[in-house]
Amino acid sequence: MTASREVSDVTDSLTADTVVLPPVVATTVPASLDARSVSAWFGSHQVLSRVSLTMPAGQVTALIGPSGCGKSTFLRTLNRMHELIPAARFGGEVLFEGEDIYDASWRLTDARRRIGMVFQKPNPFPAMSIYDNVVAGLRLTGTRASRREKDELVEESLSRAGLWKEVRDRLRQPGGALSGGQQQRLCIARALAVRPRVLLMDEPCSALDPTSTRRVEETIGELAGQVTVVIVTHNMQQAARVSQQCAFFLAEQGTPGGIVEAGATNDIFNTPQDGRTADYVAGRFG
Ligand SMILES: Nc1ncnc2c1ncn2[C@@H]1O[C@H](COP(=O)(O)OP(=O)(O)OP(=O)(O)O)[C@@H](O)[C@H]1O
Repeated sequence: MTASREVSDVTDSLTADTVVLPPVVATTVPASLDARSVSAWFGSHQVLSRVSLTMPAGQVTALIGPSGCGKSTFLRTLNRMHELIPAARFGGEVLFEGEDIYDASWRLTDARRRIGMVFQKPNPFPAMSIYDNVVAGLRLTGTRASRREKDELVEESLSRAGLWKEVRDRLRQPGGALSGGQQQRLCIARALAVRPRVLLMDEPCSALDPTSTRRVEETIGELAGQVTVVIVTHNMQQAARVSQQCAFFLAEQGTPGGIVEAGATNDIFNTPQDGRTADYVAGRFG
């Protein structure tokens, strides 16, 4: 799926609902996510079977595993992006601070606002100014804010994304004029503008050079504690550097994906309990 399609998927799916911006204090209160027995299908193809994972508030949880084992699909079930794909089905529960986001009392916009997402390729609106790119995060989730609130939010969000000092003097320049790494941090700022309590990141550095990757990793480190982060990565060193907890996914021949082992990142890398985890983290397959 292309990055621009992902953005229009989000826009197209929204209703005209308008919600009030949560108070600033929400920025400092990360939320826990608890996936319980999550299954997912594309048509008749089951890609996840009964996956359970607790993602503690304020921690970074890395999802690792070989290509095609369902990591991105699992990530997309965590803020109801999965259901945007035609013929996609979901089973199970995703508890946000104990409340099931699939419950009828939760609107799609509630899930998107509280649980933000950053994609693999930086996807700012290239012709839109840096300022408007950040503010676009509000529109994408139907959030209304005054001009003054927007000014404050732009500075707050760019600062949290580690970009403010680099762009404060050129907020009216197009987002597309930034480097790839800056564009990805702009997308992080756009996601942060609605003050989510969880941030999902789908291989956020795979399109970036090593220096930009390090900068985004620093940003993730700075966000930890303020927001719960769940990140899909193929880069084992990155998982080791940024996460406190790791979940190893695997889809064995013809079977849906599931978690082989999850736990403290240090344990997964140094004392894995399952031989398949040991082989994967040692680079023997995948
Ligand atoms: N939109 C879709 N329609 C149909 N099948 C899909 C779709 N997206 C993913 N799949 C299938 O679901 C399975 C899991 O894919 P997913 O992208 O979740 O795995 P992944 O572990 O994130 O892989 P990668 O590391 O390569 O991104 C794969 O068999 C994939 O082909």
